[in-house]
Amino acid sequence: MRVSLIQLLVSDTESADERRARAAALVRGRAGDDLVVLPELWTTGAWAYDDWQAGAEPVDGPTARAMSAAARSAAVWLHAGTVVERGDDGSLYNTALLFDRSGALRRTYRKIHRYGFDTGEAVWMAAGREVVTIGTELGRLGFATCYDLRFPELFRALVDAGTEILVVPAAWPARRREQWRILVRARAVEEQAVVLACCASGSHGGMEQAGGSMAVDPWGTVLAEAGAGEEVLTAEIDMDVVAAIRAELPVLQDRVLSIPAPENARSASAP
Ligand SMILES: O=C(O)CCC(=O)C(=O)O
Repeated sequence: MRVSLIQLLVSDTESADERRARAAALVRGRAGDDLVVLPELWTTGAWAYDDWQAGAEPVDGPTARAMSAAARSAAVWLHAGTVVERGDDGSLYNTALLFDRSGALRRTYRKIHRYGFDTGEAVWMAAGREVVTIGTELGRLGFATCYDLRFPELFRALVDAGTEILVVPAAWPARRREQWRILVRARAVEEQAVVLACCASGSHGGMEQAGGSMAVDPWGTVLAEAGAGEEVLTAEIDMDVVAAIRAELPVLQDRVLSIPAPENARSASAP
């Protein structure tokens, strides 16, 4: 399987329309790949909170239309990163869009863990509630977005649902680049899965994003890793490695699901 991670530059100086056109052209240029991935919130920018209301769109909005056409033109599976979705309930969601080779929208995933503590997503967006996977001829894809990387229980749920390829769009901050590298590889090793982690590059909204997109195999081997700037990172992935490592090191079978919680777990009065 050949994959490309489009590590798009997201800056304050380019409009969402301009970036959408540029991203579509980059996707169209990936004919011959099997799967192409874009970063998190690359239309509005993940750190430009003030633009989210104006830039919000439904799942069949301008980004979806442009990405559907680009996926069809290149005949690739396209994980188009995430958009600020305005849901039917009026809430905003950080929503991933997956298109098949014909350009059909096959899955959406609303980010479950919202980043920001007392600002950003945590304040302005609603949380997704659904663990999402999809079977494809490439293998079963599982969805997670950026901050989700810090929550291994989501990844275990994805693997319990049969995931072999974890796709993680992100807009990770540059100053935590080493944490990104560790977490991406850790998820690959512990879930014995391929991880395709596509981060935005450049600065906007006062935040420098990490770049450093990675394709990692289930051994934790980094098959390809981007630098800090805009780049199309391409990797050849041998999907047989997933079944091979799960047979050779069957750690997922050794889980103990009945470990009792300590008596003082989460107790406010615990010393
Ligand atoms: O967890 C982090 O350090 C960054 C998360 C983040 O930037 C995001 O989810 O948008």
